[in-house]
Amino acid sequence: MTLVIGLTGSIASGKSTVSLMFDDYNIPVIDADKLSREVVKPGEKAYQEIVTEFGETILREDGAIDRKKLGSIVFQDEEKRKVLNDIVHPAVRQRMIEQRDYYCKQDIPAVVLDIPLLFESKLTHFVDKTIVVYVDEGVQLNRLVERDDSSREEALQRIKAQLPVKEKAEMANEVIDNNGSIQESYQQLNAILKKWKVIG
Ligand SMILES: CC(C)(COP(=O)(O)OP(=O)(O)OC[C@H]1O[C@@H](n2cnc3c(N)ncnc32)[C@H](O)[C@@H]1O)[C@@H](O)C(=O)NCCC(=O)NCCS
Ligand SMILES: Nc1ncnc2c1ncn2[C@@H]1O[C@H](COP(=O)(O)OP(=O)(O)OP(=O)(O)O)[C@@H](O)[C@H]1O
Repeated sequence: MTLVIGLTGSIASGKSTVSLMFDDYNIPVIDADKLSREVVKPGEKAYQEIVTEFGETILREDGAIDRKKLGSIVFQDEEKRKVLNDIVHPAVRQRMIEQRDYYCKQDIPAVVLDIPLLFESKLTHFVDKTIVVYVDEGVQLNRLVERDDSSREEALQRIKAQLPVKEKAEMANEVIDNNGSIQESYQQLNAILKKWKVIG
């Protein structure tokens, strides 16, 4: 039986950093952010729907969606964010399930679904166990500002578009405290995988 692990957290809490660690255990990771980029490429159904809803001003010169522009619209307007989510999420979900089932058929020890909005979108039934990558709010804000070179105001808007990471941690089966070093987080992940008997 393949254990399906749901990996989540809040923006810039360290999901991508932790998801890279699964490589060392040969555990595949299905990345919802990556899929959400694929399903909005020119020619895809979701691309057309986004252009119809948001207009051609959100396109780059080459016709692709300008993610920065679209982000600056939807992260300051909950209704518009919902419109975008309703277009993108079904396509992402379908691809995630296809990939999850493909790995489960191979009967490997585990597969990870890295889904930022796992709890908000009520997708926990897609997975067997959940891990939340947690950081304190101050650390989260600093790392987000630094990584995206954004203003504190912009960063706060993005953080507020999700459930507080503290609430997510309370709902998780396991929590990785990523306030410390990456090495410390690695050790926490190792302990969780041992506990779940994914590794020996
Ligand atoms: C708004 C968009 C264009 C901004 O693109 P950008 O390349 O700047 O950011 P990216 O997609 O890499 O997302 C970065 C992070 O923002 C957060 N985030 C993204 N979308 C959302 C959302 N709709 N609600 C809350 N948080 C979100 C997540 O933590 C994500 O990890 C893009 O995020 C998008 O299309 N979002 C809608 C689809 C979605 O919900 N994706 C996230 C999981 S499927
Ligand atoms: N333990 C750590 N110590 C120092 N910096 C870290 C640590 N973990 C992550 N970071 C840095 O913090 C930033 C956010 O981490 P990461 O991109 O992994 O978060 P994320 O949860 O995947 O974000 P998003 O929701 O935007 O996809 C990155 O610049 C990353 O390099």
